Amino acid sequence: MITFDGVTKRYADGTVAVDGLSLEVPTGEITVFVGPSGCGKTTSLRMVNRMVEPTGGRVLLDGVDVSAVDPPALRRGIGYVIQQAGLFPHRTVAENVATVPRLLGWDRRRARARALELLERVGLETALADRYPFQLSGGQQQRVGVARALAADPPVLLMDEPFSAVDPVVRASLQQELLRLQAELRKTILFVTHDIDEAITLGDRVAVFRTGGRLARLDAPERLLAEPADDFVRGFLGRDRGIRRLSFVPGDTARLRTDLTVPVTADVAAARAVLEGAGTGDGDRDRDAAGEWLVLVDPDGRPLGWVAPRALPDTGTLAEARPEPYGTFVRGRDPLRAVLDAALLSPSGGAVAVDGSGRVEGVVTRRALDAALARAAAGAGAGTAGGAGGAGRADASTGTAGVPGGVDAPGTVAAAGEAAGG
Ligand SMILES: Nc1ncnc2c1ncn2[C@@H]1O[C@H](COP(=O)(O)OP(=O)(O)OP(=O)(O)O)[C@@H](O)[C@H]1O
Repeated sequence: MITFDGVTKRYADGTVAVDGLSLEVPTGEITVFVGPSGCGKTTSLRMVNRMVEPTGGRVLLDGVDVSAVDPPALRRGIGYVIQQAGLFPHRTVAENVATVPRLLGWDRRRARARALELLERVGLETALADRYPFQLSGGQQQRVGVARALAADPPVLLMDEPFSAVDPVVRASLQQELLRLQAELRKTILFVTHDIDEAITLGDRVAVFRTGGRLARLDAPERLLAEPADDFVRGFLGRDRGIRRLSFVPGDTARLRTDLTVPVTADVAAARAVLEGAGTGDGDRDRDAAGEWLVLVDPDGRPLGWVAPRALPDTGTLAEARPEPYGTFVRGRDPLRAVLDAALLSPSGGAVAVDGSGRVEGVVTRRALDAALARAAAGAGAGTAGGAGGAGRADASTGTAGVPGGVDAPGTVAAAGEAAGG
């Protein structure tokens, strides 16, 4: 654990970069420092490995004041990754990664073996080992930077805007890669960024700094989004706060209907029966299938598209129908944000739920989605964002042990779906 205990940094010219910072960076978690330019994030991070010395307060590593530890010894236990990777340009990729092991006295062969192992770990081909940094893309260089920081297996990683110099697509993949690595390695990570989306994606906890080096808020990202605490934090979180929050609400909170899935081989008459039959019964409006779109599935149970009731062929089988494009989400994995996204991509306004192998499990209708969104919003008001089940990290493919919206299969259709799935 890293502890900031009333830490202040006043530079020689009088600039107060960090002002009375007290917080803990728990062991095995990712804590993100985020805030506007110049708010003291980098200065705070560098006080951990003594690249900057505080002018007040203490920084402790597992209870030991770092000012009492010799900097080289301190830094051996702390990996450090910076923007644009900071690789040594005249050393090969493998030599860059092996830097710390070599400093620790490992022989060349062992250090190289470790370097190759780490390259694979961060998703790079070992064929790149003998290239020089300028022969790599920006994203590859960042991966090498992460591999180098991990080389001596330090318990602590300091990451200062490590992904900010690469394009958004590469950046997103580096973020997911870091989460994957962290799930295995459980390092204590202090990560600095000025990008709130990155902070929310990566952080177990997010510390929002305000200008002048003061801590505005420290909390789990889902709680931060639900209750920003003040106007500064709210402003920093931006206008998409409500949408972002849905990344922390399990997709399973939306009720699933298994009765609206029909195999492409079925008769049109059977499809009409589905629409009519499912609407009768207990009078539950939510079960009313009349007017609902159907999802056609191939004999393997994979989605072919939506068909509106009015677009059903007059006779014959559904093979005559023209299915329209659809959006899917993976049930049990994706958050409500993905359900909303899938619905926005579908002409029906509903989302197609698939399993991990892409087979249809059912649909979330527009009405069911509306209800789930309303519940999520009510959860925010009650201060229980993420309490809707705590889907875990934004975007992460963690399971959703949350409160499920239930499965609703009132009739004939489940059988049709199963037939298709079989
Ligand atoms: N060596 C220095 N001497 C004087 N002032 C400094 C020094 N280093 C940083 N500062 C100032 O301290 C403040 C905090 O800087 P710091 O780099 O920690 O901010 P930051 O939040 O990491 O910013 P950014 O997101 O732009 O990197 C800024 O006002 C900066 O100008």
